[in-house]
Amino acid sequence: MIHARGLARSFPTRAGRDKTEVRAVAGVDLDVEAGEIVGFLGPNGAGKTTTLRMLTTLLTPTSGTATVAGYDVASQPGLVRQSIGYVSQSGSTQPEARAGEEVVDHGQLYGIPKAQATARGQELFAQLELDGMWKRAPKAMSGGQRRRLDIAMGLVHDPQLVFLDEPTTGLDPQARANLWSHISQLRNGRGMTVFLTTHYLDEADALCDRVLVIDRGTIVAADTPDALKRQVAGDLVELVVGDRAQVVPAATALSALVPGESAHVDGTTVSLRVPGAGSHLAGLVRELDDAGVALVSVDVRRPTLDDVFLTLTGRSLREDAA
Ligand SMILES: Nc1ncnc2c1ncn2[C@@H]1O[C@H](COP(=O)(O)OP(=O)(O)OP(=O)(O)O)[C@@H](O)[C@H]1O
Repeated sequence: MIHARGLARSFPTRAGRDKTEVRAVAGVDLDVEAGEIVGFLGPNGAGKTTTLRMLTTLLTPTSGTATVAGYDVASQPGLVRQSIGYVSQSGSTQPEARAGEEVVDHGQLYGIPKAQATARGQELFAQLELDGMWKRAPKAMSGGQRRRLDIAMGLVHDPQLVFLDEPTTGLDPQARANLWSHISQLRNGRGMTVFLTTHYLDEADALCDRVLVIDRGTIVAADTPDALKRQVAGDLVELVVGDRAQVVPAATALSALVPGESAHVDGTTVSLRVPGAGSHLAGLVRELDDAGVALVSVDVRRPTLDDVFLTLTGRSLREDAA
């Protein structure tokens, strides 16, 4: 559904008197198959929006190629636009207009007759839980309702592929979870392909079949959230022992699980990242018991996408996450 090779975009800038260039996107390869929900994850300024704007034909690539819904973004931009929905970060509703009119107008922009756009808009309002909002002004709607109205506008021409730029930014946790279920429903119920940008780790984890991680204009990982977490970080095993004399044997036993690694000790807590920790746990507890080490607690924490990002880039995404 989306195939990009070496997609890049630079912007001319000025640093004092000198003209220079910002490489916003530095050569991206990506593939999205029909029916997938793919999350494009990265920190502020990583190149997410620039990539999205190239894929939606709003921005011309400096180099590289991309086909979207079977059409080339450079030579067939009109056909790409007809085949996709695009919901921008800022939304496209007019505060003073009526919600239903906005959707119908948008449909007519795509050449859909008014009666058909109205029927399609009403169907989308029902699906997106906007019943009773047809005559409401967007400025009198909640943030979550406005975001769902933006999505209805993006879908009025019935595209098979929709691009959502940071769909839940600024929403409260309940409205975000509600929007996630609507986005899942677009795929589950209608077989749509969804490509969304986010800097929320929990969003990528909960909603996306696959995650592409972008950092400084380059894709640094692409896989399912589970596979990313399995490959990169390992589970965090944390043992708390009864007294300090037992720290050394506990640390020795834990370290033995990962060749070349040493457990971290903090007071009576001993911890280490252990790939596939579940399969080692029973043996570890038995060994410590045999050695007379009394465990106060054993905790195994699955890695988060933030651990993945940290391992890949040396920096944390957590400050950005909700
Ligand atoms: N029109 C422009 N002129 C100059 N630089 C730009 C322009 N658009 C984007 N950039 C720069 O390109 C880089 C990537 O920006 P982009 O908006 O694609 O990032 P992003 O990952 O979408 O960030 P955010 O999460 O903050 O929206 C940034 O350094 C940005 O400042």
